[in-house]
Amino acid sequence: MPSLSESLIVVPLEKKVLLPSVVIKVTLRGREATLLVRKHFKQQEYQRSPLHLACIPVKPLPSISKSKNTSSTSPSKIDDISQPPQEAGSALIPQPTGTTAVTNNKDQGEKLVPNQMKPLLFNYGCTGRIVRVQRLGTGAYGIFLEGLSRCKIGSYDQEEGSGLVTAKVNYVSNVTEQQAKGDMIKFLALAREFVNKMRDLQIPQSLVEQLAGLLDTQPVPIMADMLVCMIETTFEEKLSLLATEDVRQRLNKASKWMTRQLHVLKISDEIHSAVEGNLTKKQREFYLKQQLEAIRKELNQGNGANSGATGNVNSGLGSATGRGNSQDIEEDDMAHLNRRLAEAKLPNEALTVAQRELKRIQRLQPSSTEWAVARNYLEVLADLPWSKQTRDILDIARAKKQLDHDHFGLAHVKKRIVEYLSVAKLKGDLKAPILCFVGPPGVGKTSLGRSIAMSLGRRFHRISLGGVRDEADMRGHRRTYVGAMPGLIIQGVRRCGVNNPVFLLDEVDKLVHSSHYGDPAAALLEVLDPEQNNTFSDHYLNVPFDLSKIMFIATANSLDTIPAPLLDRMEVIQLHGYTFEEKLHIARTHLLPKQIQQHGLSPDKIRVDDQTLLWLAEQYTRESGVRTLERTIASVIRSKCVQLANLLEEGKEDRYSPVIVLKDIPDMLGVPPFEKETIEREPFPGVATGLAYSSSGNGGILFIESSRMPGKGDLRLTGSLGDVIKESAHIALTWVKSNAYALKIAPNADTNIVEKYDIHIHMPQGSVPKEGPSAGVTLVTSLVSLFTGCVVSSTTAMTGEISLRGHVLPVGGIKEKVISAHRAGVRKIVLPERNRKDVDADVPESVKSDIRFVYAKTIWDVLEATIVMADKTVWRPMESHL
Ligand SMILES: Nc1ncnc2c1ncn2[C@@H]1O[C@H](COP(=O)(O)OP(=O)(O)OP(=O)(O)O)[C@@H](O)[C@H]1O
Repeated sequence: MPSLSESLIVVPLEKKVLLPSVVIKVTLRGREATLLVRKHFKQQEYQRSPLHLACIPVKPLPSISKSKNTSSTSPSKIDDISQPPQEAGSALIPQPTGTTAVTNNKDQGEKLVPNQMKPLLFNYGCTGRIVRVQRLGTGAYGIFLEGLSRCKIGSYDQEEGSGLVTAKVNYVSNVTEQQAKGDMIKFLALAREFVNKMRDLQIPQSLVEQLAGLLDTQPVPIMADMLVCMIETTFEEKLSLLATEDVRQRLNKASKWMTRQLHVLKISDEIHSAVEGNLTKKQREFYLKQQLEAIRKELNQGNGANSGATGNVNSGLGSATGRGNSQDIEEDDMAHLNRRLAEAKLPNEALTVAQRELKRIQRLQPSSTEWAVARNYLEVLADLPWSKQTRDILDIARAKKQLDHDHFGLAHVKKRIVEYLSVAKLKGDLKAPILCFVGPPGVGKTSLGRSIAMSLGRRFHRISLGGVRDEADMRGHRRTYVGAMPGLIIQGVRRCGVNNPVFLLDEVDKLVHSSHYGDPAAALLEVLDPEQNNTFSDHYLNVPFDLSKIMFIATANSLDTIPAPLLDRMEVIQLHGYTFEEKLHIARTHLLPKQIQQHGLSPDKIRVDDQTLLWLAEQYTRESGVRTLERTIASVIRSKCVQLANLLEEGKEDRYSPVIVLKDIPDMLGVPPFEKETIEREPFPGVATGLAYSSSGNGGILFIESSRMPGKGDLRLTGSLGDVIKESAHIALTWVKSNAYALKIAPNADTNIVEKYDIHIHMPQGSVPKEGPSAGVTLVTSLVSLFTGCVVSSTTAMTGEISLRGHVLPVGGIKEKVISAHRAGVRKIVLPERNRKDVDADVPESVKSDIRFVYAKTIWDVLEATIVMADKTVWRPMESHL
């Protein structure tokens, strides 16, 4: 226990920052100041308004010094410090109650009254800022100070009411004069020699490294102060250094004592150990350990703040055991990281970077941001599966079984996957084109990816690209950014823990192409190119990572928004919407058993016939996929669950019937939301039914209504139409005007049929944007129907682009359009002749057998097939119009 004469006292500079009910007790612990804040004190209040204090060494006072040196009751542990001040021994207590500051020593019976204080205090001190307040025990807090500046005490004041003593100080600047430059260089050389000497002693290597690092970064006068604190000097020498305002003189003094210290070090090993055990080194360790503790807390590795803090503070007060433990923990941690890096079998380039970072991290302060950044980076390097992979199961029969088990139908997709696996089996690796499943929502694209991974025995990871707008999302941020992390790809690999998972790049068509943040699709180009992706560079990682073993599968709803270079790297596999029959099968074999299981029922508790399932699909869903159907089935099962639960409660379980029949459905789900509107609709002149294909991959039907009114031949278009569809409308009107005579609308070839009329074309569902040229034939049919007064059957639909000369050009999305028309109750479909092959190849037989297809080469063929003529006359176009 050091004597009072060697102690520091702390005097608040500004009384206003002291909270009224707070008593600050200065406990004398060598040359440190530990403040205990008793009573109710909120830690946050200190954090909000940092308390500035002056730490002022007390001048030697022989009588008290003597008494304290002999005191046997002096506490040495933090728990002891929380004892009342009287028991703690010498202390300066600013009392909030109005009593004056008192240093009370029970043993000696001596009391220091305020006017005795001034002679006790040294003229110079050090202002400190509270950097951390830590709870130490019941009602006690330890406050950790960071030295700010050397200061000279001007005068002391004592507050009347509270009795608190405050001091006015003048800050002593560290400004270096030109003449001091030479002394600084000399001192620096001496300091380096001293630090090198420390390496030979049993001082922790990390501490010496840190000190060496500080030599390069901290101003020389500050280093002089710091080193003098670490070497053996008398208290008087330290006071004299504190009181030396001139930088040159200070450096000279410091140099003198350091030379003396070096000399002493050289003399004997015993002195080495004396240096090793000196008190100031402990201070330094104490500080370092506080930082380590903070990091440990952040990493959630500590056992709690209290226990850790106590250990650290103890070590700061001289407990060798505490110091050893903390040091061990830090070393263990780094050793653990080192071992993980070694086990990760990094390739040469990454290994060099890791070694460099490891060296760097040892020189950094654990509390610094740089340390945390370097540490995170090393963690990522150690976590990445540079050489870890799963063994592929290339068993074709097993894969087939798995795919059939998971999905109904989709024969062409399964065939392609089996081909892919067969090639991989023969060739020995899976470097093959990237598959891209394209189709409407809910047709099983994502779940196919999962089945492929399962059949291969690989891990599966899904990356959702919808809305990704920043290249950095894909490639990561450079480490210089705050909160930088790797991109989605590297994060995925890290999460999988192996370097050969199946990666599903979901919704690749929903990537946002923004030039402002860089194009994320550009990063995908590298990822998906088998020639380049073995050296994929993530900005965060900054060393190449081999992605070539990963199997990439992409999914998209539409090909329109996928950039051409990206599309070029992928093999597109189209998945089409399901017919009602296909939905029935999927529901029967997959969705129903899955939902029964998910609701915790046994299979015998639900029995649904095919007719009911088909009714569910037809009346309650209007989608290409099966998601809504699955939800509908889940609703039905929930109703049965309620029934069963009620009966169980009443003890009448035997009255439960697992059978669900058609007539139960409206009670369970309400009235069907959809009906086959086309069949019910009355045909009307000017109205024709077209077929649409949305960008989400869904097909649908689309009505086109035309009307005429008195005017000057203007054409009005409404219903959220895009430019292309508007142009189609103009082409359609032009064609009808120019063929009015042939169409028997005009009495002779020169008549302008819209001379006294305006035409308005509207496509209902005005809020849904419509675009594309495929409504051309429907627009013409609608206009011809309007002018002739002949109607188009409500069960007839059509699609096709028209040219100005009346030719019908092919369009896309035939399967979806036909299936959705079938779903809507259409019985006759007019299609471009050149789309005949699509119907033959893609449209299921069950649909084909229900619908009459008419293939048109020209618009005349379309009109013949669609317009119901009152007088049954067949139009005969003039030769010149073909
Ligand atoms: N042919 C099928 N056989 C069995 N289940 C299917 C089939 N098609 C789809 N499903 C089921 O439908 C649900 C939705 O499928 P999934 O999530 O794969 O759709 P998706 O095509 O990826 O849709 P999105 O484009 O919206 O992501 C899943 O539960 C899936 O198992």
